[in-house]
Amino acid sequence: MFELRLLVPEDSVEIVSDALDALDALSVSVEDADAQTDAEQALFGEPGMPPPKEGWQRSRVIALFSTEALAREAASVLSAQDFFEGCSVIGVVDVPEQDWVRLTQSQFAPVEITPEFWIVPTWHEPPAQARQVIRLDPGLAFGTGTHPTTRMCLRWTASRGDLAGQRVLDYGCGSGILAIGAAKFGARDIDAVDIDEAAVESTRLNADANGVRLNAGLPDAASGRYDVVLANILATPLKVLAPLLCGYVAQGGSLVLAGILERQADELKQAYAPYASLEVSDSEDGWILMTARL
Ligand SMILES: C[S@@+](CC[C@H](N)C(=O)[O-])C[C@H]1O[C@@H](n2cnc3c(N)ncnc32)[C@H](O)[C@@H]1O
Repeated sequence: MFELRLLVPEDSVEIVSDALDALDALSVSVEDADAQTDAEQALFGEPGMPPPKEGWQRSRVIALFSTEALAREAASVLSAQDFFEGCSVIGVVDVPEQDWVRLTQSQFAPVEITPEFWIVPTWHEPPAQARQVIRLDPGLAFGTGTHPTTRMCLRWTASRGDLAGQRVLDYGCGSGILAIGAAKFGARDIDAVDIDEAAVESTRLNADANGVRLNAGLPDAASGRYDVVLANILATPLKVLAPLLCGYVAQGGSLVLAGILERQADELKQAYAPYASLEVSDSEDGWILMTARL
């Protein structure tokens, strides 16, 4: 395989990518040409907020071809086009054959939540000391246990120790990892909801793979009151959702919120003050876990 690498200004990225598709590139990827430099630009915004910018000032566009001749031909065809003005060819690079499946798998090792509670991909054996295990492979939905926000929620569940018979809501379930974690600690009536259909499907599949029974669905599948409500989303939607989430918590039940940065603690406390008294109960890598008893 050979990569054709191009440097492309923001306005030309779409037309150049489309032209590479038409020239039979096997894949086309776009990266920030200024990544890891002072000129790097963040393009993501929190849910409900627009991204600060639609595209990077300069992108590295990388197209994969099966032969060097095809890659070089694509470079010369593109270079002759008017729309290529302002763009440049960085070069054609030989890509060594790799076992991509093995390479990807090697990046996902078992994740320790506590010494006895682990998240383990299916291509690994659980560690000998593991007493509770969630089997989970990386997929389309967020939640493999590698992010501090997920780990803190699972640590909270493990610290509870026994959720026997408790009703639990995982709001913003992603892969379903928190709902499955609750089931492993005894919860029995579990709803897992998300605005993303792919996350709902992923939750169902992961629950089945773990032998866990739960109800996965869109947010209106949540109903009634729960002993525990877990929501790992982000500060902005969590603030908007304050009355809804608190309304789901039974009297004496627990609310567990993640996806919050340390500097956002006060704004979350204020947003939840009419309904619950939030406290910071864990932190990792600049992220905090906020919890309340209602
Ligand atoms: C950070 S992921 C958390 C996934 C998983 N619960 C975990 O802890 O790893 C946040 C999830 O919340 C979902 N989400 C975002 N806004 C939401 C909303 N307003 N209502 C329900 N789900 C939402 C996203 O689709 C995403 O799957």
